[in-house]
Amino acid sequence: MTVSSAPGKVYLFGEHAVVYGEPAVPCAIERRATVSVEVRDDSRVRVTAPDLSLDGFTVEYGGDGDGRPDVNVAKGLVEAGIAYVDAAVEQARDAADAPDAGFDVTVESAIPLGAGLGSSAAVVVAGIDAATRELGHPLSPEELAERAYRAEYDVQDGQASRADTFCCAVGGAVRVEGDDCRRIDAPNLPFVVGFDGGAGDTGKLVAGVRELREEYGFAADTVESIGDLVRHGESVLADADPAAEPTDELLAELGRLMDFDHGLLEALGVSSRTLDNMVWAAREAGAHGAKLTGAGGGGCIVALDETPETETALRYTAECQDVFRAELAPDGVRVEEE
Ligand SMILES: Nc1ncnc2c1ncn2[C@@H]1O[C@H](COP(=O)(O)OP(=O)(O)O)[C@@H](O)[C@H]1O
Ligand SMILES: C[C@@](O)(CCOP(=O)(O)O)CC(=O)O
Ligand SMILES: [Mg+2]
Repeated sequence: MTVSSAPGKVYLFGEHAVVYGEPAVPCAIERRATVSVEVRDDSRVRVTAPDLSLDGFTVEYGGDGDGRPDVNVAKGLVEAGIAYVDAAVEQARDAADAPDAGFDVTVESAIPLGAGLGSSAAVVVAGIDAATRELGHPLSPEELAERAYRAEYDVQDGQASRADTFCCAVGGAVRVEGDDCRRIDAPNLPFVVGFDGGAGDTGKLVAGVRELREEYGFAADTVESIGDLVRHGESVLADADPAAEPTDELLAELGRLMDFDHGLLEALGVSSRTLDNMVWAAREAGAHGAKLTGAGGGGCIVALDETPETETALRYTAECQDVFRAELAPDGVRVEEE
């Protein structure tokens, strides 16, 4: 059996616009998905995913059956739930040139699903890593990132960037622009995450932005403005000392950019009342800045605050179900057991 883990992420800025070739800066966080894979002696795939909101089900599919999971819930729900694990298995088989390989897969994750913290990328990266190692064909973090990107691209109907998958494969803070992906030096920023207990559908939200952008020149300009904002943010980060505690000036400037980014994302229709309420609670508590993270629609916000004020305020905010500090994760994908 091989067990691999990979971190979730928050976006400092740049989500959505990154899908259209603008730069983005996601940061890996210390909340991980762990995937255990054991090769079977037939070509079936058995997936155990207790965190899926289908009440902890176990499915078995592939091989001689009709190819569909044998589980007693609506087909659409199952397909949405297993799509990423399925895509990871296909990528691993392809990478190892073992199209008939079967696996027992168990997914356990501390990253809420569909909440903008990149649970899909973490599951796909850790899954491909564990499965390819099991097949004796380990991949480099960069190869893994590329395979995981292809998996997300397929599941999201051709609407995905490399940002989540690269960040979670290599860890730390990264910048992604098209197929140019690299790690960057960044100080340890005081991220606070608020979670409304809900989720957004990444594919649908991305499709909504795409339609707006095609219909209105000013929506296309909004996407470009996010890119300009990210470029400005990168120059601010480049001037900071990554080894030192972040200065007040740095936090104030990054926070202002986060606020601005949230406004632009809101204009693109991907925020929600609960996300907005959490953003405002954080700002009123004195956070340097706050924004939604990831696809939006529901899920998480990220704020910058080195004091306990934002955490306390979010704890007393009706819309907020969970709040935690998110430390930057220096490690990307990691083998836990081989
Ligand atoms: N713990 C898990 N077990 C099984 N599948 C998971 C798990 N976490 C995430 N996934 C997969 O990722 C999907 C959520 O990804 P997505 O909508 O992109 O949201 P996000 O990446 O923001 O969390 C789930 O529907 C599921 O297919
Ligand atoms: C909206 C987007 O920029 C980020 C999606 O992040 P998440 O899956 O919501 O964690 C889509 C993408 O980059 O593929
Ligand atoms: Mg995702």
